[in-house]
Parts: sequence; structure tokens; C-alpha cells
Amino acid sequence: MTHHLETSGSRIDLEHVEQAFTRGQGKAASSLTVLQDVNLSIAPGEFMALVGPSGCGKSTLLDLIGGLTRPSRGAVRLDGRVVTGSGLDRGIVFQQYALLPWRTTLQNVGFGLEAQGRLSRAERVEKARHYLELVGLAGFEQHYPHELSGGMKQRVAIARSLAFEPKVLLMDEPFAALDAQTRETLQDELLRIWETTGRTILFITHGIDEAVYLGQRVAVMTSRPGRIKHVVDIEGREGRDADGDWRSSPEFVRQRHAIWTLLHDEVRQSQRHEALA
Ligand SMILES: Nc1ncnc2c1ncn2[C@@H]1O[C@H](COP(=O)(O)OP(=O)(O)OP(=O)(O)O)[C@@H](O)[C@H]1O
Repeated sequence: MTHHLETSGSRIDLEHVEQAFTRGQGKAASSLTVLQDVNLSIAPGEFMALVGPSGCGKSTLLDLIGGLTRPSRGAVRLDGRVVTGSGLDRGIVFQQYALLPWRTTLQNVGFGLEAQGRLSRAERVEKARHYLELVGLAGFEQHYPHELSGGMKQRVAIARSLAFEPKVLLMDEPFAALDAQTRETLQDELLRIWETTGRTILFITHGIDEAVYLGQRVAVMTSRPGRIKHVVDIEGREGRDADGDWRSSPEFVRQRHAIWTLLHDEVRQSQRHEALA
């Protein structure tokens, strides 16, 4: 899939990022290093997938880019500027939809814009409608969350993040709770949205298939303390546009296997270390 639009996404740079947490209190306090010397650059408008063993610090990394936490060492930069807090230039989508149950689809998407207070009511409604249409929910504006399927709720959450027109979309296993078919549909929709909007996307997943299918590159992390073990360029993505099942092609299977091997080695090594400890 080619990227037609001029990008409106930001560049992300992680430089020697370390994150340690203190656990317990007083004499029982101990420090847990979750990320160590993480270096990664994501180009403006790039779609980067991130995989790694459970507990290696993927969500911690996403929190740092989102500005929800600050690194113990190193720097997180957005277009060259050090990130010091959260901001509307970065939208975050989690596995849980976190919609307000008493608000309609349209109101859920418009809610954040309301808080932002920059647009008139008519402008907010127009923007919310536009993004609902983009995620394939035209006609569901007046539905409440309980009237929507899981996939539809996640579409609302994505529309809500997009409505701010952030330069970066940070996605933490957004499709993990969905059934396989809905997940594949949403993967294609996300790619279409990415093409249309030119945002930079960082997408955390446990699914190797999902990472290869979505990412222009896939960053593989080591087990804790997490570092970037390898960044794999995904080849032959045009195959996704062609008729047929790209996931079954030898090209896809080969790349899927390469990432599986990187991850598998990592998990095995960490188990060996734990056994020796
Ligand atoms: N605020 C915190 N205080 C203390 N420890 C934390 C904190 N946040 C995360 N951790 C620890 O950091 C480690 C990494 O957590 P994180 O959620 O980033 O991993 P992950 O790779 O996203 O995991 P998973 O793939 O299982 O979702 C875990 O051991 C977790 O317990």
C-alpha cells in the first residue's frame, strides 16, 4: 500500500530511554528497571508495530511517548522537542473502549472536543460526524454504547481519538478483545484511515500476524528490561492490496516466521536466566 498523502504525522525519537519503578516502601523498597537504553526513531507518517514478550515494557514505552510518565533517563522527543507531558497532538487508543455509557456515539466522539472548547457546537457535530463516517459508523450517531458491538465500540474510540486530529496515534492492543473476523476488518479500516490521514501510528500487539500485516516496520523488544532487539522492514506490502489472501503468501509467512523466531529466542533466553537466578 503506498502512502499518497503528504504526511501530517510527527516524528518520534527515543534516545537511551530508561524507566525504573520503585516497588514497596521504606527498607523493603526495591527498584525495577523496566526499560533500558531504548533507542528507536519513527518517521513522520510511519506505521510502526511493536511486539515483545509479556511484561517487557511495551505499555510503559507507550505511556512515555504519550507523556503520561517521564523517563528515569534519556529523552523522548516529538518533532525534536522533549516530551514533558500529555497533549492533544497524541491520541491514545487502549484495548478497553472507555466510552461514556450515557452518551450517544456522536456525543462520545464530540465530548473531548467540547472540553477543548475551541469549536462551536455545529462545528463539533460536523467533525464528530466526519470521523464517525471515516470509521464506518455513519448512521449510528444516535446509538448508545450498549447498542453497539465490541468492534463498533472500538471504532467509536478510534473516531474519538482522531477527532482531535492528533499527529500521532498510540494504540495499545486495540483489537485484542475482538473476534478474529472483526479484528481483520478493523485492521483494514485502520490502514485505510492511516492512508487517508497520514498520521504516525505506533501499534502495540501480541499478534505477530497483526504486526506484519499492519506495520511498515516491526520493532521487536527484548524481555525485561526491555530494549529494542531488532527492527524488521516489512516487504511486499503491496500484496495486501491485491485480490487474495496476503497472509497466506510465502512472503508473509516468511516474515511472520522471522519475527516469531526473534521473539521465541527472547522468551527462551529469559526463561533460562530465570532458571539460573
Ligand atoms: N507504575 C508502575 N509501578 C511499578 N511497576 C510498574 C508500573 N508500570 C508498569 N510496571 C511494571 O513494569 C513491567 C512492564 O509493564 P508493561 O505493562 O509496560 O509491559 P507490557 O510489555 O506492556 O506487558 P504485556 O505485554 O503483558 O501487556 C511489569 O512488570 C509491570 O508490573
